[in-house]
Amino acid sequence: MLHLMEKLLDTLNLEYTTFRLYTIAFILFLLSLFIARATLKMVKFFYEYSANAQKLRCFPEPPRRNWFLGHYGMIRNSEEGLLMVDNLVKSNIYACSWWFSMCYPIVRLFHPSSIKPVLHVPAVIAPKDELFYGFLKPWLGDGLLLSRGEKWMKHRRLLTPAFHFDILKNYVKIFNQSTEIMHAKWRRLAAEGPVCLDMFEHISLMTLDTLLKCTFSYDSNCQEKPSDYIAAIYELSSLVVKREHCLPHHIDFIYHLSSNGRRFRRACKIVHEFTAGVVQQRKKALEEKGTDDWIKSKQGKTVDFIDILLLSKDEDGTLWSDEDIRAQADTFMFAGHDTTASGISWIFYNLACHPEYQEKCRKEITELLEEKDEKQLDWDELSQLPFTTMCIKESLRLHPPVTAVSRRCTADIKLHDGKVIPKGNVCLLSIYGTHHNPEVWPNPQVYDPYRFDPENLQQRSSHAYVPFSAGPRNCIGQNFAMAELKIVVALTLYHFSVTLDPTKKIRRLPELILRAENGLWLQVEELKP
Ligand code: HEM
Repeated sequence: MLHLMEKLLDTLNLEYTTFRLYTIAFILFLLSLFIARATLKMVKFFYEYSANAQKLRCFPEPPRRNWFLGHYGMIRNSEEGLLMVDNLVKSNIYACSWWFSMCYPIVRLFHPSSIKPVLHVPAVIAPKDELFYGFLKPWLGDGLLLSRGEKWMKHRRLLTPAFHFDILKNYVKIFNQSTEIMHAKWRRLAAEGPVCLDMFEHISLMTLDTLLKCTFSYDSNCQEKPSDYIAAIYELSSLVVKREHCLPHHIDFIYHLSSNGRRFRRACKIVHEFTAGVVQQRKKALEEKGTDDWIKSKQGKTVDFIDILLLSKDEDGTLWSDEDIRAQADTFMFAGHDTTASGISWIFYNLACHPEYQEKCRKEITELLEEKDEKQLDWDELSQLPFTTMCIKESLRLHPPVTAVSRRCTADIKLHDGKVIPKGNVCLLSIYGTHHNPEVWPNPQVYDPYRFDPENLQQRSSHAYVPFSAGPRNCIGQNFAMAELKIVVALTLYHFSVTLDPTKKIRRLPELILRAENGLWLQVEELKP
């Protein structure tokens, strides 16, 4: 080799150092060409997406299998990301997959024709995107949110009765109680006058308290004192988001070796041991008493989700395995606490921005509660709050707690304009984008509860408003959530007023659910009778 190089240098009549200089210059030249090409591609990409998004609709071919359909993922998790979605929606582009979108500029360098945006992707019955949902798997196992196929179908069928109105009615007392505990805390904090509170902090503790009671009949007193279980749930939620943002951690092997991976495993262990413990105790009691006596012993008490799962059987008489019950209970805790907390927090924010609507809700609630000795709401009264319900629905439109869901298409999906999303593609369906489509929602950024006036409902497609997703894989807990939202909002507005704190700027933060950067701070003041 050395001999060959000497020969070459002789032929070219070059010194060894000069040759090295030439080589370095040549490599630098190649590198600068590569960087120039990359920069041009990046500039083109941003140009297309900001100024020229309209043109993107004209790409003729469908995307290749497993490539993504849009690419706002890079900055999706920020206020700017949401503003960009607004722009995409104006151009009728509101579907994309998320994971590859993070490395979009790099991929596009090598596969310039592989990525195409697609319009109006319909929701499909399909397994969910394995990548992101996979991060939740070690925590939630094969619970309803993550299971698929036959198993999902069977479990959904078995679980549907657990969310029937007759069962949900029993939880109304718990919703009232948990809200009162939060109010007692607020009263202490606001004893000296209006106080600024982070809504997410207080309300998510309250929704966790409620869910622990409805799922396990467990009174953790977590609104008043710290709990290991609650701390573990918080830690798991935040670690899943951190993992999504750190590409190397998408690889299981690397993640397991990292300190966050170890923290995730530790928190999972705490949560799983808690749930497994409750399931074991309950099963033992059921075996000892026998089913009939067990049901009798429950009379007068609230039947919780664990009871319902233990008592339910499939047509073939099979019972749930311990592992399945654990997975479902953990799934309810995950799917039901942050979502509801986000929904309630943003409702208070919107009502703080619009004191006139807040006052109108308060009037409606006061008329309902005035006559009652116990200032609590019953199930039947929830339908007697039409204006408050309109305000809640409008807030779920403007600030949907779940901003997007993703699906892997199990069949080719033909779009209305003839384009086809091939089977196998992962689509990210932007609920936020759908709720901000100006063709359906004029002035989409404006909070206007009258959009949900029954008179205006007929004009819209049923899929224009999907805070709980749509189709067979929609939210099984939506009636539970709506009842909780109404009770917490009604009781809070009856006892307190909420106003904006001019010193705190609110910026939206779409993570697993729609949060606010640095918290959602509002001034709370007790209303004296
Ligand atoms: C305001 C509150 C809530 C909102 C906005 C909400 C929204 C959603 C959405 C958008 C989905 C679809 C997720 C996906 O496909 O990736 C979903 C699924 C689900 N939700 Fe909710 N949810 C709320 C409250 C609840 C509550 C309180 C529970 C349980 C107590 C619950 C349990 C579930 C479950 C188990 C699924 C999975 C259903 C399936 O795949 O069959 N949710 N929710």
